[in-house]
Amino acid sequence: MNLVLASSSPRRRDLLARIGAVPARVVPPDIDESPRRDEAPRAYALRLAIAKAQAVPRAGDEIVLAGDTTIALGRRILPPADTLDIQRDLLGRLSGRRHHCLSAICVIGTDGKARTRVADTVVAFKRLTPQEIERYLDCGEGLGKAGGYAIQGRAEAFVRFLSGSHSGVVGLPLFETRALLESAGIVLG
Ligand SMILES: Cc1cn([C@H]2C[C@H](O)[C@@H](COP(=O)(O)OP(=O)(O)OP(=O)(O)O)O2)c(=O)[nH]c1=O
Repeated sequence: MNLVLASSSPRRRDLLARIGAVPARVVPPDIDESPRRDEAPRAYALRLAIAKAQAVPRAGDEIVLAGDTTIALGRRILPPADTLDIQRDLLGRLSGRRHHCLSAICVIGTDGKARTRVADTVVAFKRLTPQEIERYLDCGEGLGKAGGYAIQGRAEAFVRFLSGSHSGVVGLPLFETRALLESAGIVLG
């Protein structure tokens, strides 16, 4: 398989493996992830997925896949939880509310064409007490991640309701990924 995964995220590699896609190369893309002024969350996630896929040099017979997971509260793009203070603030904002997780993917085929999809998932968190937030910060999960939580761990128990793509929230929407890889000529089992 001449698949190149343009990602530094081990979760994206693991999710891909679940649909039987094992990349020949995994290359971390080096791009500027700052949102533009007034950029809408969906447009931002899409732009980043495309930029990540384009950032990786591709041989003529290679197919590149990249993704971006962005958490949005209304029209606001939430930052990644780079520090504990940011993570505490993010969890406080998500507490008791619904947010959107925009998980965009981009596949560049051997024809050089970029194809994209976005999985838009609504996630509703239970109301979190300050103690629950502190205990979650102590467990170390969610630090560095979009929105400050990782649904594949303890935060799954904060999720009262989810509509959309669970794998998209983790980092790679598998329904959309399979469809794009197949349209680029990769046959999956
Ligand atoms: C919301 C959420 C995000 N995340 C992760 C997925 C992504 O890796 C990360 C979002 O940041 P991204 O910028 O999408 O990805 P990344 O910087 O980790 O990797 P890449 O090199 O491919 O750009 O947060 C979870 O693991 N679980 C979750 O529940």
